[in-house]
Amino acid sequence: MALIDTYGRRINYLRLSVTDRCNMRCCYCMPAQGVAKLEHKEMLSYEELYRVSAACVEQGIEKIRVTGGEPLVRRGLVDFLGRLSALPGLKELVLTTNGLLLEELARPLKDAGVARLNISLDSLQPETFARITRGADLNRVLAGIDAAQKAGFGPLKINMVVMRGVNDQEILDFAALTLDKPFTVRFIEYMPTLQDEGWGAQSMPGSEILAAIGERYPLLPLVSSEMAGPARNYKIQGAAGAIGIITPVSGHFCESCNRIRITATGRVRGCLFSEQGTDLKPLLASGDPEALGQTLKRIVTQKPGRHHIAEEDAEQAVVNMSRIGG
Ligand SMILES: Nc1nc2c(ncn2[C@@H]2O[C@H](COP(=O)(O)OP(=O)(O)OP(=O)(O)O)[C@@H](O)[C@H]2O)c(=O)[nH]1
Ligand SMILES: C[S@@+](CC[C@H](N)C(=O)[O-])C[C@H]1O[C@@H](n2cnc3c(N)ncnc32)[C@H](O)[C@@H]1O
Ligand code: SF4
Ligand code: SF4
Repeated sequence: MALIDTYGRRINYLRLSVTDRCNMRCCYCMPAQGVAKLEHKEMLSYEELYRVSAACVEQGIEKIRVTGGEPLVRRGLVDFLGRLSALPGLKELVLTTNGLLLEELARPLKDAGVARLNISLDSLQPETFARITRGADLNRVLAGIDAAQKAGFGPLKINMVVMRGVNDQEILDFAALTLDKPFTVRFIEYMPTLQDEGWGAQSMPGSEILAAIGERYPLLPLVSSEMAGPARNYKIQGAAGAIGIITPVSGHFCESCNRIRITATGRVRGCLFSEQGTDLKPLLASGDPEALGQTLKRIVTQKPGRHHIAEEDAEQAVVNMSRIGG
């Protein structure tokens, strides 16, 4: 079965948020005081997450990215992933993490069948890193990346959200990581999810990031695979790894959007920036797989063509990234 939306886009990628909790408080994702935590009973249980994933796969989802909050803080995750990776019809189980708990969990994640990891890392300077994450320890993330490589994950994707005046002076250091390591380093435009004043001045366009790298290194464009996410990929000539640019603000990639999202509370959402969504909990409680499938189809039908975050008069509500899963 295939899920095709009204714009002819084939939806085969589910971003599944398993928790709203996080062991960091990144300045671009959460307000300084953090966000109100969900009560445990508000979150989908693993059994519900499994049933909902199975319904998605039945409708045509082929790739599931587990996210959060920080997915690795939820207890029992590895066992859940082991079950999920064996779901018939699922082609790829992947995970996005801040890396803080990877040193302990990289090997179990690999054994559970997680195919690839995307790791968020916004600075290679301990103080800048602690400032961005409001207190996290860079060395733990670096140890986590090391453990992931040793566990056999590869190629690792490293996500850097670029913020002018905060970490943009490290763009070349991040690009240089790809010279002798098989990492794909992805530079991401800072999105106005918190609706913070001055976001526009901080968000650096992908073209500027690319130009800065191109001035220092010769870059070759790469072709993306069918199930790929939104990055445009390049390679520094002769480098072991690759470079990706993700431009949700300056050059949205909505026309090739292939995804839906399910939040930790069980709301299915057609678009990161659309508040329209449906609570799947009552459907899960009714135990009617048919109704679940119909609802997923309807969400895909209602999926908006694109976001409007970069338009001056756009009325955009605050997007709770840690609840939705980015
Ligand atoms: N606007 C927008 N941003 C997205 C979307 N999906 C991912 N992002 C952002 O892109 C960045 C990277 O996300 P990842 O979790 O690594 O997922 P991905 O880029 O789909 O990963 P791959 O499947 O490995 O290509 C994050 O900052 C996300 O918030 C999307 O559908 N729309
Ligand atoms: C919400 S996090 C969840 C997974 C995990 N905690 C992590 O940080 O990798 C998923 C992704 O969203 C990105 N993100 C969050 N807020 C963002 C923003 N305002 N602009 C761009 N990317 C953002 C993060 O950098 C991360 O790569
Ligand atoms: S959910 Fe991810 S991006 Fe958001 S605060 Fe946590 S680690 Fe940072
Ligand atoms: S903003 Fe919405 S439509 Fe555009 S790529 Fe993201 S989820 Fe898809």
